Amino acid sequence: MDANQRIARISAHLNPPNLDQMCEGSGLRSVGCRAKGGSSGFKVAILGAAGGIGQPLAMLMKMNPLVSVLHLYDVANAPGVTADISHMDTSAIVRGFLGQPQLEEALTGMDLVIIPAGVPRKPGMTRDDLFNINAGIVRTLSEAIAKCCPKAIVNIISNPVNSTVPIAAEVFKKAGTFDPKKLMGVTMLDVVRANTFVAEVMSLDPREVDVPVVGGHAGVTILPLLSQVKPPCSFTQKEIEYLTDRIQNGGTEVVEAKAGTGSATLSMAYAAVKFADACLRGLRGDANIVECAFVASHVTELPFFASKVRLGRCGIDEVYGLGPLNEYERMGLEKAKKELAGSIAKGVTFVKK
Ligand SMILES: NC(=O)C1=CN([C@@H]2O[C@H](COP(=O)(O)OP(=O)(O)OC[C@H]3O[C@@H](n4cnc5c(N)ncnc54)[C@H](O)[C@@H]3O)[C@@H](O)[C@H]2O)C=CC1
Ligand SMILES: O=C([O-])CC(=O)C(=O)O
Repeated sequence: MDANQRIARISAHLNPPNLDQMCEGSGLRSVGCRAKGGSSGFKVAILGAAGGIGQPLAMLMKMNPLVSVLHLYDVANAPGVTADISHMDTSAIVRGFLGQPQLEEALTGMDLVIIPAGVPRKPGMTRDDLFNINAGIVRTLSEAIAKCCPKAIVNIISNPVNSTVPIAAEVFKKAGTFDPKKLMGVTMLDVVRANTFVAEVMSLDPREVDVPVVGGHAGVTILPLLSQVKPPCSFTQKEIEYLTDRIQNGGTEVVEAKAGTGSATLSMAYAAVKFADACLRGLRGDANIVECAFVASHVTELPFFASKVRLGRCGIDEVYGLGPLNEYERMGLEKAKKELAGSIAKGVTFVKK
């Protein structure tokens, strides 16, 4: 092969048709696809990849050796983010997809789909205030998943998670593709925060702390089980109240500090990658991968609930019960269930109506 042929071969890889289309009129040269690479691994799509969470999430997934192909989809700015990320010298092949016409191509063949698409909170808003915009976004994306990669594992980050997960489930049920083992609401940030705050109080290394956080992902539905912390810790009642309040309001703490410019993005990307990596290790067949997530559940009378789950080759292999709760946690559980019931029903009704 002479030099001209080699350059022609590389150019062909750099200009897949979808990138040409998405760069049309943008003034951007089509870039974003490596000529080679793609070690054996998993195919991952991020929907909402150009957003505050999506960008660092895309960067961290590009660094994950379990990922062979990374599809970055957004309704805006996907070409720029794709061009940028694709220059990282890690093995995953990166492709970008812009706008609804390219959604199906973005999803076809994916093993894992991560969804951080949708609007974030501003100070004074609850996560439920995002429902009107984000419910429709998650419904549309879920319809495309049901059509193009019905067997993929789906990680939903878009808020309100307590409603968006039931929305995705209803869409999949309608399409006849619902598999409760494959749909997970990402509550990992609650665990990450809980580990950090407990470590601060107990003067421990946060990497050694493991706090189960169950229930859901909004206010009182976020229920840290401080009686089950590893390593075993003995807290005063004052510490329990401080920690529970800080963990439940960690998102609001960031929203207020960002003062109208958004909510947690960097810690969320970190948490999303931690969870996605656990899903991929499960898919690979690693043993004993246990994380908390908001999933279809029989742990309580509610159809969805966050608790520890064991991840395996088919998604969720086992949903664990709550274990022994103390009186404070039992009271918290009742409050959490009351609010969760309404949020779940709101999501289900949105799709059924
Ligand atoms: N589960 C959790 O623990 C957390 C969830 N979140 C939620 O994640 C979501 C995203 O937050 P940010 O990244 O900060 O917001 P952002 O506004 O920075 O980014 C959202 C991205 O979604 C894209 N988007 C909008 N409609 C879309 C559609 N139909 N299809 C594909 N992409 C679409 C936008 O173009 C944008 O790039 C919010 O709903 C936020 O509340 C945020 C932090 C933690
Ligand atoms: O608080 C928000 O709106 C974003 C979020 O879910 C979190 O940071 O936990």
